Amino acid sequence: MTANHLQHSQGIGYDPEWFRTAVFYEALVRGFADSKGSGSGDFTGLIGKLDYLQWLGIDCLWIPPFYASPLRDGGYDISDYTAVLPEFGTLPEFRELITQAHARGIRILIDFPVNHTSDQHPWFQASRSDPEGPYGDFFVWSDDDTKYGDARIIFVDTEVSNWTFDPVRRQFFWHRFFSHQPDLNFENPQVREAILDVVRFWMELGVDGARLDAIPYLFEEEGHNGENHPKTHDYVAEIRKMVDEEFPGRILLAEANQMPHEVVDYFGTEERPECHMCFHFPVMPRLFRSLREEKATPIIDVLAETPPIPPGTQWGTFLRNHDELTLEMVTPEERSAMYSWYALDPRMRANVGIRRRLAPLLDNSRAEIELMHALLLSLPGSPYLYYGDEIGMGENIWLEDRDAVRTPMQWTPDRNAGFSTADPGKLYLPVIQSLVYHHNNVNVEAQMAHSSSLLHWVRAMLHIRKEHPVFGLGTFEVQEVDNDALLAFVRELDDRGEDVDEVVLCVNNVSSRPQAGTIRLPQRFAGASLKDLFGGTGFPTVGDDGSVTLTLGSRDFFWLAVAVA
Ligand SMILES: OC[C@H]1O[C@H](O[C@H]2O[C@H](CO)[C@@H](O)[C@H](O)[C@H]2O)[C@H](O)[C@@H](O)[C@@H]1O
Ligand SMILES: [Ca+2]
Repeated sequence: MTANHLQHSQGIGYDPEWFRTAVFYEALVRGFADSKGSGSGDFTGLIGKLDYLQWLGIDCLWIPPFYASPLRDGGYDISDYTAVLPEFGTLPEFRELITQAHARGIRILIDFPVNHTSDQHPWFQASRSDPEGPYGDFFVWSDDDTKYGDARIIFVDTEVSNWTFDPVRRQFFWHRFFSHQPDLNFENPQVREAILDVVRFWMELGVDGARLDAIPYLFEEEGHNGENHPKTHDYVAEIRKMVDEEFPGRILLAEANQMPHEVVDYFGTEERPECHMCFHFPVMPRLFRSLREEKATPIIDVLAETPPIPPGTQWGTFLRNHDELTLEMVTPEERSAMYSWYALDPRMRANVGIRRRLAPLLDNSRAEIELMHALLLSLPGSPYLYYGDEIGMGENIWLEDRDAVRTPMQWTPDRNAGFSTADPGKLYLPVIQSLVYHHNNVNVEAQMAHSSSLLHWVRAMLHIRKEHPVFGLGTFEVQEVDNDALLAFVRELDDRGEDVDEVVLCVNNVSSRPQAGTIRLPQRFAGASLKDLFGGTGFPTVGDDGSVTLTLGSRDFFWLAVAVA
């Protein structure tokens, strides 16, 4: 065991299942806190905010790319996989971030775009100028732009083809995303080895896991759509094998924006595991749809379509992140309904999705924001929060692309929202100026100062969730209700010999009106008493026939401890 391994396990303790009950928080280094007055956030600024994240109740910090990059795609265009972006700080400062986070019991999940590099990466520069050289075969080159025609274009707002002509090599190169992001050639064993070495590099430094960005797109083949190719799964399993052997306890998270039956393949099997976690993309838009249709059916249906996952794995769930609210995994009818509810202004749209933040999507309705968080925190999976959503930050649709949702974190009502001491004109993006979401109104300092703020509410919810491992580890069973505005489900954790067995009944009213409904629970719950998880208030006892009738206010929810008679 190396010094780094030892330090890692001492700081936060070895727990191979930590991610199954964790709460994750995504913070952009660039957007969180600027310690140097440069106008851009940095590692030292982020370190300075770890106490805040610990207070909030975060278990793991997900940091999107911070590597050397021309920043034409928010850092997902890497020009050196083992260097950090100088404006964010130095490698020792990054190491300090890990140390300081671990000291506070917070793990670090890094982001790892493996499918492609920046066109400024030396591998690509060498590949285009020296086709016969050591990097000549590192990218996907072709004499024409007709191959792999079954692969869809993902960034439809900017790209017209997945091929771009390179005037230096005088060939076309393949790219699933921006034309400045050439895809690596994973058929080349040297590429596969180089990427494994990069994962090793960061895990040696002590990070706790890696989000595998855009993972479905690694391999392409004629006649195949270039998504979820069997060779891609073989390679993910290879990465996992290396991690298990060399860095036990560290995790891999798949960012696979795919249908439920396809995304589960990224968990692999018990015999040949792939990722510990996968984002559940399809459930997210159904939460938003349920709210507007005022019916629980979209959520119930998508979860029914979700196959079981292997033991010891976990879904990653989210409401918002640094990208657009993606609508790739919904039907055309659902997509146009979502646009009509949530993106009436065309500037709110990006590619196949909506570039808005949580609070404005929900018209700043406190009841809707609370209900969506309650669902996120009680449905199966480990939740991922997006920085600023805990205080109800707004977006700026007049900025380009997904920058709309990447503006500086609002800490105080002061200049630059307390994010930076720089001249406001020097900020990497302007702070939000809109009437409702201006930092005069929406900031951490003010919300910390009053106990009924959204911030305090989110914090209280995270702490309740932490006290009840059933939300991370328990089974999930939808219950029959005679009112389709109500979503009722039972989370249940069997006695694992650790005195943690627990049953919780969650009832959610997705309608804008008060609703009553009779929930039909399994007969074994007949006569059970129900007690509110927050205040301990007693609720009606479950009847002898297993049914219980409850009334909920508009967008209300209950988390009820079930004590079997
Ligand atoms: O590196 C390219 C992109 O990779 C991720 O993309 C994902 O987001 C896309 C929407 O913005 C989505 O359509 C795609 O399926 C995903 O792989 C990353 O999160 C993006 O920020 C990045 O541009
Ligand atoms: Ca590829």
